[in-house]
Amino acid sequence: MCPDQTSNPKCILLFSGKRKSGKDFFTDLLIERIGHDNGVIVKLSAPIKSHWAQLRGLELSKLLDSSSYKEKYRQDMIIWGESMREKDYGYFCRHAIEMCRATDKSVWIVSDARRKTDIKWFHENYKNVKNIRIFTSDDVRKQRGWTFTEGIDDAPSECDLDDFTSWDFEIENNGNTGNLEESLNLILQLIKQEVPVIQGTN
Ligand SMILES: Nc1ncnc2c1ncn2[C@@H]1O[C@H](COP(=O)(O)OP(=O)(O)OP(=O)(O)O)[C@@H](O)[C@H]1O
Repeated sequence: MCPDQTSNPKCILLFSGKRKSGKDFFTDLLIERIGHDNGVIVKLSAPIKSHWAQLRGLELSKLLDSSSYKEKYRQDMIIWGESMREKDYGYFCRHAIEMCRATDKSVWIVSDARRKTDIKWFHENYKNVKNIRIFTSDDVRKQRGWTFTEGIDDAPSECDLDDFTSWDFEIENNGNTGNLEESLNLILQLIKQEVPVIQGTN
């Protein structure tokens, strides 16, 4: 498809990382720097969570934030999501874009790419797509509340990108604020090259 990219989006950042690596944490910092007028966070898990919230009468906002609420339902959501992806790997990508009205914004920050096919879909359909991986040690993830859970941590939704190597950026998020700030600045520089209107932000 690759639409004319004088229109939105001008730049897409696809973030991935293991559970509790800090994807939400980092992308929340990034959107604050870019400004909500310029960018939007696209959550590929949003359509799954929205479906689940409706089906089970759950609170969507609590499923979407970084609280532990979502952990109770993660496995069921993974299984349902899996069956949908098998039929159409772009299904959640398209729905997530629609849900947050992303076409109004220049910079799309996809905070939860989990599959090679997520990455494939964005590259097939848009230009200026960057693949970004957040790396965090298991010890630090444990400190953030992660415990290895069968059916989740050994499932494709968590492991499919383990052997993917085509990262444009690799971010270490082991709690060193200096490293994180440096990564934020590098990514902001990249965005500013593509979207000059963001020049003024820092
Ligand atoms: N650099 C950091 N400094 C302090 N706290 C952090 C840092 N990175 C992440 N955290 C905290 O660790 C927890 C997990 O981070 P976050 O929710 O962003 O991970 P995630 O990769 O989005 O996880 P999941 O895949 O489970 O949704 C959150 O409470 C977050 O605030």
